[in-house]
Amino acid sequence: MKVPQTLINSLQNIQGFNESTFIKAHENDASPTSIRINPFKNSDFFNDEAPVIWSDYGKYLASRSDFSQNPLFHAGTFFVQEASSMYLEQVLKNTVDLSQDLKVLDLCAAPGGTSTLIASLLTPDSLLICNDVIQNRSNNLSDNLTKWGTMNTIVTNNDPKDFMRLFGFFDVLVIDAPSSNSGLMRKDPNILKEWSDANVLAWSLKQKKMISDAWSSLKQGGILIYSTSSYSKEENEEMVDWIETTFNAEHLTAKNTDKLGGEIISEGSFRLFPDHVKGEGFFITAFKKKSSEKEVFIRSGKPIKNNNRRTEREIFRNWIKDVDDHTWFEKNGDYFLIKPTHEHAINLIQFNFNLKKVGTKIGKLSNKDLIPDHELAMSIFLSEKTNKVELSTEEANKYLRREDFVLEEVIKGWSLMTFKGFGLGWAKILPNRINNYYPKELRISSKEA
Ligand SMILES: C[S@@+](CC[C@H](N)C(=O)[O-])C[C@H]1O[C@@H](n2cnc3c(N)ncnc32)[C@H](O)[C@@H]1O
Repeated sequence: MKVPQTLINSLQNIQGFNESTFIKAHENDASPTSIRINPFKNSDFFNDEAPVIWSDYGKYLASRSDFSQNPLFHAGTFFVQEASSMYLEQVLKNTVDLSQDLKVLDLCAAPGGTSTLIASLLTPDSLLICNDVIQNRSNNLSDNLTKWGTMNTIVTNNDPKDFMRLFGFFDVLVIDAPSSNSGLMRKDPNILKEWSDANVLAWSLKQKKMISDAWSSLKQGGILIYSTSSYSKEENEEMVDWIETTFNAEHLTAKNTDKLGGEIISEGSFRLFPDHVKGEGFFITAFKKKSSEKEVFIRSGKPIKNNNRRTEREIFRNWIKDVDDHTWFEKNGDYFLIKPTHEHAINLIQFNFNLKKVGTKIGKLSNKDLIPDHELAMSIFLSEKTNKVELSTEEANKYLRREDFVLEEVIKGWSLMTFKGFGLGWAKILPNRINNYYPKELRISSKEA
C-alpha cells in the first residue's frame, strides 16, 4: 500500500521517523494478528504463541483465523486487540498504583480493547466505567464486557460532557480517542480514502472537545492517559502541549526504560511505529491533574433497592460463588450483583447516565427459582455447583447458532453449556427437548460457523 506523500512530509521531524523503513513496513510487511488472554478465564490454548512483550497477556497468532468460528472467543477467554494498543498496560503500570482500589473512566471504550485490558489489571474493589457515545457501539462494548465476566464494571452510552456531572470522581481517565487513524492504514487501507490534512485538524478539534468535557470528572492528583492511532503531530505532540497549557496539567514524561520492543520517546510521549515494533502505529502519553476546578453539585438518585433478604441469599448461594462477599439490587424484576463498596457510586451513576450494563445481571426470580441471565453464565463469579454440559466443537457451534441438538444422559433443569470447560450460555434441559437460552442478538450465523 502507498502512503500519501503529504502524510510522509508531515512526519519528517518526528522523533524516530525513518522514511525508508516506514514506507517499507507499509508496502511490504503484513499487519500481525494479536489477541489478549483473559486472566480470569485463563486457558493454556495459546501457550505456544509468541508473546507481545509489553503485555502480560498479549500473544501474536501465526495467522488470522475467523474468530467467530471459535467457541472460546464467544466464551470470553480472549479479546482480539492490535498489539501496539496493548502498550496501555505499560503506561498504566508506570503512572498508577494499581494495588489501590481505583475509580477509572474509559471514555471512548468500544469495542472494549482498552476496557478489557484495564479490567484485567484492577483490584476487584476498583470500579471501571466504560463509555461510548455511539449507541450500537456501546451495545457491542457491553456484550464484550459480559463475556469478560468481571463484576466491577459499568457500561454507559453518554456524551463526554455528561461526565461533568461526576465532578472529581475518577482516579484515572483513559481517552483512547477517535482519530484520523493513519496508524492503522496498513491493517485497513480504506482509512487512506478518508485521510487528509483537513480531517486531521477536524479530529484534533474533536479530541480537544472531549478532553475538555471530561477533564472535571478527574480528581486532583488523578491521571489522564491519552492515546490515538494517528501519526499526526496535531493529534499527538501538539495535543500534549495544548493539554499542559489549557489545564495546567503535569505531563508525565515517558522514561526510556528497557526499550521493551522498539518504542520511541517523542517529546516525552511514547510512539510506536510499525518499522520499530511488531504492531501498528500508536501514540500514548500520561498527565497528572495538578489543580481542581470549582466543585459542582452532583445529583444523586434514590438509593438502589437492596433486598438482601435471607431467602434471596439462599437462592443465589446455589448460583454465585462467595455470595456473602457481594450484594445485589433489584430493578424491574431483574437482580444485579455488585460489590458492596460500589453501592454509593452506582446510586450516583444510575441517576445521571444512560446505563447499558451494571455489575452482573443475575436474572429474575420466579417464586423461589432463579431464571438465570446470560451475564451470570459468563460471570467469573458463577458457582462451581452449577450443572454443566460439556459440548463438542460441533455441538458448541450448534448451540451458538441456536440450532437444535441432542444430548445424552444429562441432568434435567438449567445447565451451563461449556466448551473446553468455559461457559457459553444457558440451556434448560426438559424431559423431551433442550431449550436453548443463548441470546438471540448474539447468535452466530450459519455462514460464520
Ligand atoms: C479508537 S476507538 C476506541 C477503541 C477502544 N478504546 C478499544 O480499545 O476497543 C474510539 C471510540 O470513540 C468513540 N467516539 C467517537 N466520537 C466520540 C466522542 N465525541 N466522544 C466519545 N467517544 C467518541 C467511537 O465510537 C469509538 O468507539
